[in-house]
Amino acid sequence: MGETNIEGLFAVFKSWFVQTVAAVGFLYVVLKVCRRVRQKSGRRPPGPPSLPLIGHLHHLVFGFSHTLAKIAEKYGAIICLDLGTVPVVLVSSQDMAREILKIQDHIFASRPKTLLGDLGKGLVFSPLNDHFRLVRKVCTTQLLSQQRIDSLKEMRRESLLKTMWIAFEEGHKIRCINLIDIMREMPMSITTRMVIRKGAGAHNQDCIKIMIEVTSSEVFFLEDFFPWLKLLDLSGHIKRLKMLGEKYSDIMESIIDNRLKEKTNSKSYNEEEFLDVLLTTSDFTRNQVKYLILDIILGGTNTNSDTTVWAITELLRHQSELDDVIGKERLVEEADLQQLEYPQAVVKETLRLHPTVVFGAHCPMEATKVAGYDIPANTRMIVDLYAISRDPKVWENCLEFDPSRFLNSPIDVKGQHYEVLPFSSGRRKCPGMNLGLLSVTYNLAQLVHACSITLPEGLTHLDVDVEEEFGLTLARWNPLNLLITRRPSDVYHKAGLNVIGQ
Ligand code: HEM
Repeated sequence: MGETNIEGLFAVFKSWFVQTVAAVGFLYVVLKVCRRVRQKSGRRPPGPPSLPLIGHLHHLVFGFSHTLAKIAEKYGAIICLDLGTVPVVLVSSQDMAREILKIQDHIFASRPKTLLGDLGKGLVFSPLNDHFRLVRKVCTTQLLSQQRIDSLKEMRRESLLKTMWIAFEEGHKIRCINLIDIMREMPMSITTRMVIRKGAGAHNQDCIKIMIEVTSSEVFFLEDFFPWLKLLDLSGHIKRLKMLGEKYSDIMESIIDNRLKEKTNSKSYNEEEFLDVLLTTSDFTRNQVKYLILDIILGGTNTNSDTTVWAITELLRHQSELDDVIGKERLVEEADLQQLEYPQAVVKETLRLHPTVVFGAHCPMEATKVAGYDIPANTRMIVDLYAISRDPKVWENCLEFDPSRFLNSPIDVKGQHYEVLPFSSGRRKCPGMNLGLLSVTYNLAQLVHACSITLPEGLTHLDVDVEEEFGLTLARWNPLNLLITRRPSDVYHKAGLNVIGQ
């Protein structure tokens, strides 16, 4: 009886095994044929030899930006990699970036379809169409206009000082604090308040929780490279993203309903809120409003905090000169920043060496050519912003943190100089660039100037590492534990603030 069972099982296993091998073999042949046909249909950018089935996916397993740099060194500034069954063209020089983001921007400004993109029906993942144009216009003229940025100055100041106070409380007890933790919370709540409204209370908190879940989500899904895997959802990613989307959607429904009730009932209703602007723009559906808000909060959060943390990381590894520039008699205010060339140079150099958005993901609307190579419509194009700003052919001592490169230099990071593109360029350039630059420079100048920041006892600047973690943004891999205390100074009183540890 037992033997019969084992034989039965063995027979089942054998037939399953044979079927699987046959299916994999068949798939391999089909993919090879497809690839031949594709290659015959045009001149494809070069790339290293690929493996059966997975193509070049193995190159992305460990520290892939460095692997990509090595591939580009050998094959050139435009390469094609087969990630699973999906060909991806990667460009990594300033000339290629100019070609994609300026000369052919009208063709390349669309987005490829990805799993994460299914979450967003707002701006970030929108293809290049009339809806995209309208959303961009509303964002740049309403939400992220200079006037609105200025009007929220006090909120940014209040939030930063509150964050510093949390650090001072710990510092007063001689306890270190992980800078990443406190910096991440701040822009998340500022951007949420900026788009949804100060005082939406519990709903804001729920919204923030979802955002944290989304930002800590993976960005590389096997299903993006083997689209047929979507049918099976073996990893459970599709189900999880769907659930996250539904949770977020429910919270936003309540926020929008409350807002509309206020509109009919209350005198306190204020049309100035961004949510109101969107709700009164008849061209948007509720879903579009919800997902645009998601994009803005996601776009404005980790980019901001991670850049600030990288800047502090680099300053800890080098001598800070801020005191000489600002003086010690008062707190830094946003109005000072224009005159503070050194902090601005520190931020630019940080964005060059640690661009928090590593890749610009684009997609041509029609077939075209780049550097003589054929690029079929809908090809996934990646502009490697990280590699471009570390290009040794362009930047002397490219891996060295040296803010003086940007002192008295015409080179800026705002998308006009293709050798450093932390906000990208063209139609898909970051719409939050001005707010991002202002917030990071202000955070940095204030932290360095008003706080005494030291490493935990026993550590020196040589212990500060720059290990990176690639996720939605390029973050520090390790925590940055620091002892942050207030400076022995009366600047806090002068600024009208009560201070811990007096
Ligand atoms: C240091 C801060 C920031 C950096 C380094 C940064 C960088 C970038 C980059 C490189 C892109 C992609 C461009 C491309 O695909 O070619 C982008 C897109 C975007 N960013 Fe930012 N960003 C920052 C801050 C912000 C802020 C503060 C907001 C909003 C409050 C924001 C909202 C967005 C949005 C909505 C997009 C998508 C635009 C589109 O697809 O058309 N970002 N950002």
